Amino acid sequence: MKYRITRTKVPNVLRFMAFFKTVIAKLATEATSNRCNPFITFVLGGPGSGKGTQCVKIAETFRFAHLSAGDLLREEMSSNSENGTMIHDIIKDGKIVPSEITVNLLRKAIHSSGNHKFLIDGFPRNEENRIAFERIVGVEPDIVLFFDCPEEEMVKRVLNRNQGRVDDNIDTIKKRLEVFKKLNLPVIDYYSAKGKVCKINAVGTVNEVFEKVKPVLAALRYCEGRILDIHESSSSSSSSAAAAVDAATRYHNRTKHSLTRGATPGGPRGLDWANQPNPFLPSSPPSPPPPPLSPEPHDDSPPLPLRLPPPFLRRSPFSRLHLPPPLRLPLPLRLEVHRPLHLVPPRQPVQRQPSPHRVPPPFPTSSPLATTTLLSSSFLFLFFLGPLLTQGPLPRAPRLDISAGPPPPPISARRLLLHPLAGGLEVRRACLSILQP
Ligand SMILES: Nc1ncnc2c1ncn2[C@@H]1O[C@H](COP(=O)(O)OP(=O)(O)O)[C@@H](O)[C@H]1O
Ligand SMILES: O=c1ccn([C@@H]2O[C@H](COP(=O)(O)OP(=O)(O)O)[C@@H](O)[C@H]2O)c(=O)[nH]1
Repeated sequence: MKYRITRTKVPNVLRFMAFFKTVIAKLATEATSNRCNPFITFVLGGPGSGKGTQCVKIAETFRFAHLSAGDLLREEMSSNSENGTMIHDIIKDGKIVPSEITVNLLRKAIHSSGNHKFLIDGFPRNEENRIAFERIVGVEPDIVLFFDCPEEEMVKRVLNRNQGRVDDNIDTIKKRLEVFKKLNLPVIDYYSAKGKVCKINAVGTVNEVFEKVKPVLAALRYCEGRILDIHESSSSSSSSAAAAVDAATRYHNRTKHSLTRGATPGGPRGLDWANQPNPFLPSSPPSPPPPPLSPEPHDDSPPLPLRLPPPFLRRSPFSRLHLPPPLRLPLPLRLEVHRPLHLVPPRQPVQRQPSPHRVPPPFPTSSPLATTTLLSSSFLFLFFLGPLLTQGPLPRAPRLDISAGPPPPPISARRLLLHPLAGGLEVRRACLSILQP
């Protein structure tokens, strides 16, 4: 009997140990891949939309490595390689070079770069390119910047480009525009459906367009659970809010408030915000009331998505530690919940000077339905009201998309009236703004 017990128990223990080992190995692999995965930004847009020009500015300002698929192909073309003539003919004809060639050039460039943040300019041009990249490089883009530009403007810019390119002539441009509409737009649609596309209106001066790009990159400090060392290196463009965030980050890293080291018992990853001074209390003496918010220019472009990691949605109660780092800092946060019919009026902002840096996140209007409410001054609680408010269950992987950009225009009275009551409560938008201390 004794022998039997031992016989059955030992395999159980071994099985448990094997299971435990597998779990640990899996977690370790995930952690490593998270650390090593490059951060990929695909930069798309028609010929002459200004992809290359903006990439140079982004790379300079946010220290991304800029890999232009077109430039890599042109280098290959002029290096007398076996594919040189073929590439030349395809480019001259405005067609697309076989995926294998472009993806392998990109793969080599990614691997030989010391950087881990990439702007992949002018790629993927078609579905085959996209699939080949995912297969060969083994990663999907984290974000896709799409420079949207009217055709006449693109033609004008390409004809003025004057770089001696074999394809910058009116005949080839017409073909490239056709190829762009037929093959590249479906790729953009594919990533749009995945919530990865940031559409940028490419009309305006180079600097005006870059002003639209900057908040997108600045908002990427935290993405998909990875902390990106994204800091603006140009002093002219860094706003005081960004400087406040950086100063607070440095402070956190130096002190017991470090988000990665040191430990205050009780708190996840070292810090328990419940024990910290209430960051929402107005400072003494009280700061002056905020000036009225200046009207933002109306922008029809879709929201710029920044996907938050699952803990953002899953944990309840929801503490500041579950927010992306810029929002975790001891800066007052403003949370506004806007709902149709204003069943719950937006909360009054904390009496601090609002900074121009905003992260206004429209919730997906279809699903999941979630509402974030500021319940106490130091904790945010997240409730899922989906099952109560909708007929169907919550989707299996709930996601909250935060978008960076100007705040949405207010819902007009007409839209409020038209909003179907049958849909029940629907959280339209929530705005998280970082306010200056
Ligand atoms: N916002 C802009 N306004 C005017 N000209 C621009 C703008 N952005 C880029 N250009 C010019 O248009 C041409 C095409 O830009 P480029 O960045 O090479 O486009 P793409 O990489 O999308 O083909 C270049 O000569 C560039 O200097
Ligand atoms: O992934 C790519 C990128 C570029 N090209 C070819 O290179 C040309 C020039 O591309 P580039 O991005 O340099 O310029 P753009 O068309 O954006 O002005 C394209 O028309 C294609 O013929 C390609 O085949 N695959």
